[in-house]
Amino acid sequence: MPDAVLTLNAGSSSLKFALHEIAGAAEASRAVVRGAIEGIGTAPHFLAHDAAGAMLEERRWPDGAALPHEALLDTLLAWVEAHLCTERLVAVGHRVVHGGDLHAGPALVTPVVLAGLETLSPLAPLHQPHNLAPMRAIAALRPGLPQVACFDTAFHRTMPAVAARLPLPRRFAEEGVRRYGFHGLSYEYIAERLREAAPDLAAGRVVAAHLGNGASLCALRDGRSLDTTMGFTALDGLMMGTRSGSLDPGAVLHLQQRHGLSAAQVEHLLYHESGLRGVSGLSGDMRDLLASDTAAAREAVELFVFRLAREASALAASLGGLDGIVFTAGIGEHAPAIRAAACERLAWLGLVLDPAANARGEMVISAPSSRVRALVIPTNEEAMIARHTLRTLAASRQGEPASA
Ligand SMILES: Nc1ncnc2c1ncn2[C@@H]1O[C@H](COP(=O)(O)OP(=O)(O)O)[C@@H](O)[C@H]1O
Ligand SMILES: CC(=O)OP(=O)(O)O
Ligand SMILES: [Mg+2]
Repeated sequence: MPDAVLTLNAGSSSLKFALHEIAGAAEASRAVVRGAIEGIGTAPHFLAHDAAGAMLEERRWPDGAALPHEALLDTLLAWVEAHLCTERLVAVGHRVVHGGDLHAGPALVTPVVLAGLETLSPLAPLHQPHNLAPMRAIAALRPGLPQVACFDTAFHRTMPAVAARLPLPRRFAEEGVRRYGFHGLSYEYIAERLREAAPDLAAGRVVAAHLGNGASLCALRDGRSLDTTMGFTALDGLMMGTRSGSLDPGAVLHLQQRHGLSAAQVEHLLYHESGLRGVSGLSGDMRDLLASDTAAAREAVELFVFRLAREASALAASLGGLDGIVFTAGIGEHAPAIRAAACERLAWLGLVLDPAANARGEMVISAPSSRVRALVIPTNEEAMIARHTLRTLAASRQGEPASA
């Protein structure tokens, strides 16, 4: 049985994993099992498939909205241990949302690296603790097994200084208070797929829209990040399932001063109770809102689309124009109504949708006459994690740092 790499990707509403068998060449691997526990915080649902698409596991937790990430992680790791011949694992690769100024590329997990990443948990409270918990669990179960941390922030290291700076007094920038950007593994994967599918477009000015429970946009020029909507934390930019996105900082001061909210209460409000959930008063899951006919649900969807088009237009300005837009992640891949409404608001940039192609979920959803092309490309953060993990492992065996 070939050697394999396990990848773990803890998002804000999901725990995704894949088993990649190593396929000859140093970094090449193919996913033989993919699975996820999705709907964490609403209706957890565990699904796993083999490479041929056959279902290996399905489990639901009725009334599981309050089940914490940690309990679901234990379930996931127990399933992996029981079903995936883990004795052939050569490494485990983890998505880690925040690398801060500490990491510009993937890193072997050591106690020192782990301690550094823990200091960043307050900057990514919905993710970082869930990214680090499996490292500790696996280190206890399999102490000799190499683990590699792959960062969401690393891909955005190509942003020019002007895009990374926050307009605060300089001393804060010196201590790392700057824009980092997230969803980098997803954007790296999208840039690569785009290079294969449409090389002329990949060389141009492209906005990639990662619309999941967490949502952001990235301005890509020749496959490199020039700007992105998330910043110092994954709270910035687009409104999301439960996160506010960009907000007038004066509103935050008002919440503290007029409503007497503590820092912890403001944090909870902005990360857990805002965004689609807050505006709809119903749910942070776009599926629930699209299925609802309440005025508040419709308003939440309208605001999401309004802000999406506004942020995409801002990134078009960062790029000096727009040649294409790529939709990806949960909403981007599966919600044609949101794509259509966003494209309609971007018509002024020369984007003309092909409604039938959009409804069918084809890769190219813009009309042949459209000046700006629109595409749907399913993301695969796990594939990037597997690649970075194997590269980092090979470099560590040769005693070299892995290049990102
Ligand atoms: N068919 C669909 N229609 C609309 N939204 C969907 C659909 N499928 C998934 N989603 C949205 O995608 C989100 C999950 O996206 P995903 O990228 O997996 O999330 P995460 O941010 O946890 O990685 C869900 O919260 C849901 O809002
Ligand atoms: C950074 C972030 O928001 O990630 P996710 O969309 O996976 O929650
Ligand atoms: Mg995600």
